Amino acid sequence: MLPLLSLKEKAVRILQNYADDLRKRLSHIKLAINQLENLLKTNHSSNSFYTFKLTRQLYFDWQNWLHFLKEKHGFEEITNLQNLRENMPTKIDYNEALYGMYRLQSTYRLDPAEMSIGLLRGKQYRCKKFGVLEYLMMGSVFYLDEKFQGAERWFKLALENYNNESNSKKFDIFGLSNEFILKLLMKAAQSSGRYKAALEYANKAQNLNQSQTFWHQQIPRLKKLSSIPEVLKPEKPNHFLFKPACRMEYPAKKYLRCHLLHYSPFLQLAPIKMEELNLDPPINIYHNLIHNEEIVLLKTLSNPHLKRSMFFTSANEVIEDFSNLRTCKTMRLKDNAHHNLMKNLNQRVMDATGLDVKDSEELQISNYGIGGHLYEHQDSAQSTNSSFWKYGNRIITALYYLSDVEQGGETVFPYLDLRVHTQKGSLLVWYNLLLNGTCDWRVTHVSCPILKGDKWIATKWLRENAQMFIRPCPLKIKPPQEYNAKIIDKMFMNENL
Ligand SMILES: O=C(O)CCC(=O)C(=O)O
Ligand SMILES: [Fe+2]
Repeated sequence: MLPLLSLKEKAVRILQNYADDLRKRLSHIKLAINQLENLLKTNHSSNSFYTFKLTRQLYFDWQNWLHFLKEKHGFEEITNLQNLRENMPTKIDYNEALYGMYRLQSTYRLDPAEMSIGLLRGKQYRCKKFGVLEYLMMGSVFYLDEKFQGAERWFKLALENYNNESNSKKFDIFGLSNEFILKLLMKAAQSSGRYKAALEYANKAQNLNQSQTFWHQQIPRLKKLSSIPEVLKPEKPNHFLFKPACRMEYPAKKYLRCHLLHYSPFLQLAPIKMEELNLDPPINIYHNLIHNEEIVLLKTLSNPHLKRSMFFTSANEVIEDFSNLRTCKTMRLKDNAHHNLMKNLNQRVMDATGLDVKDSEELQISNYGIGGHLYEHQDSAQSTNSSFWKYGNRIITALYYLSDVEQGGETVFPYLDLRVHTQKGSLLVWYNLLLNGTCDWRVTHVSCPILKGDKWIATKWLRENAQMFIRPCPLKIKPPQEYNAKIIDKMFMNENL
């Protein structure tokens, strides 16, 4: 955020210089106009002094004026502005931010009018109100995703704001007019089957611009469509589980307890506070397991190396653009990045879980910004034919929360009715595998989109082989209920209708 603000400051300074230059030029030109006008007012064509003066101005001065007008100006400022572009947000940054906003609204079903003034789920935040352009962009994302009623709501706000704008001239540079917004409204209303509303928009536009043949063609067509009984077209269904899962209210769990772990000599001195969150499969949170200084150190070590997380296709090709499935920045910290810190963090994972960190993956640091999320997934791998398997599957995930998040950002296990709020300093641990080593679908989880704040986590995945003699694999286990995608997903998807 800070680099963006300083970029904006620099751009403003350059534009101010440019505007100063233009103002100076304008005052010169006004001077020339005044001189010529004065001369015309005092018309003494018979006076030879006057004739001389006029001739001089129109010959000698005029040449200089032409020269002045042809001069290239603002060249330096334009070059400076172009140079700034290198550090400015890219198309990917912009799309990521825009889709982040879209994700927030559609996940939490925020009211567009409230969202645009920073009122998020009943809490008012200080922010700059959305303007016409933001409303239009939000509407366009809804439109592109075939959510036409949502698009119409945003376009309506855009029109209202455009009409209330005292200086709508400022939109000319973007080719924007109220007629253009009415066209978008008409298209959105028509696409959702609201033909009467579409006709109203078209009528309004025609009143603004009688000469446009476009509207003359639309009106009879829409009149015809709106004469038959209106049936709203159903919205495109949502394919993501995380959206309903993140807005669901989960019932409080019973029969869970807190413990103090003190089974080793060290833990006798400093017992770990453990809170059970789920019994089968086991999910626990261990409190105050990482100190503030360690958190600061982790952020400092990782920050310069964080990269937008990439997604791979099934053919292992990188999807270059930002991903709508995982929007956060990540990096891996090697154990030698800071020997003592890593050793201590590993030791605490071992103390909490009783498992071995031998052959575990390097610590992954992730940072989610506004709208950042991770869609539903399991951490264990289903396939058996990759180098991933050298040390066995990911038996547990141990996740240190390195920040609190004001709103959103919870880790949710939708099939277990479990929402875990980020708690700075705590370690969340869950088993990804059943005792017989097969993946446990019940621990499918999501990281909900961030509404306010930013989320930092450090994740350690422990591997199965190192636990061979610690967590023996019984010959027989009581299998959990079979995964039945149809029943379970319907449970969530229905909520989305
Ligand atoms: O951010 C979270 O809460 C979950 C992260 C996660 O599931 C992962 O990195 O695999
Ligand atoms: Fe995960």
